[in-house]
Amino acid sequence: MPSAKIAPSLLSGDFANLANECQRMLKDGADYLHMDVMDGHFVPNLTIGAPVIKSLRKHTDAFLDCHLMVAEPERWVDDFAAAGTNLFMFHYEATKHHEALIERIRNHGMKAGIAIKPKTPVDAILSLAGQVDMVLVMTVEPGFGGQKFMVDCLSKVRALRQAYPDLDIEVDGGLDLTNIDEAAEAGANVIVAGTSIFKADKPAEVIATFRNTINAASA
Ligand SMILES: O=C(CO)[C@@H](O)[C@H](O)COP(=O)(O)O
Ligand SMILES: [Fe+2]
Repeated sequence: MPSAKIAPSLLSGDFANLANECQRMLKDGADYLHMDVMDGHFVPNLTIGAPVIKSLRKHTDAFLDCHLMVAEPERWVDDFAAAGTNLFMFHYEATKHHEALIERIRNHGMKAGIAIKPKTPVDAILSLAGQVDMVLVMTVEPGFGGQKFMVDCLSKVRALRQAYPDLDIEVDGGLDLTNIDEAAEAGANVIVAGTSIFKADKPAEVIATFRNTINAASA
């Protein structure tokens, strides 16, 4: 499987100090910055939109992994592309026009990703997964940080890894040092974590352990 990429979720950071929080995570070894975009409709929470990504882009060249938990993701492709998004990750459940959206995202110069919620079966995206740059298997119900990891979701990671040995497969929600082994064994290689990184005394050590665990599993 592809090498490990660790993506701290800035949802657990200090939003009033976002650029510094991003710099701190990069210094601690982050590969990507995971930005959770929530609209209060697709999920029962509100966070940030394209204007914040645009402002942040002036402070960093880092890879911005934007997780759009929004209804009608099509509405936001132009704005997120113009803001400097690297990866536009939309939810399977939020649209009926998956292939058209993937093409539109790519035409705007971004990488495309598709995410599924815990109750969505993997069969829904098994063929679409071959058309995107990354899939995201949620391991909590989207909407909030700090929730409990749902181990059952890893069967979907296993099925995707078996079908796509070279695909970037991301997991998001409740990842920490107690479950990273299982996630690695299932075949996940892109790890999103908010609470377990930001609340750690030494975030760099948590990021390094995540990376080593994933890379050891793929060796
Ligand atoms: O997308 C989401 C939540 O909807 C996540 O990215 C969380 O923000 C991850 O936070 P932890 O579960 O690691 O605290
Ligand atoms: Fe997320």
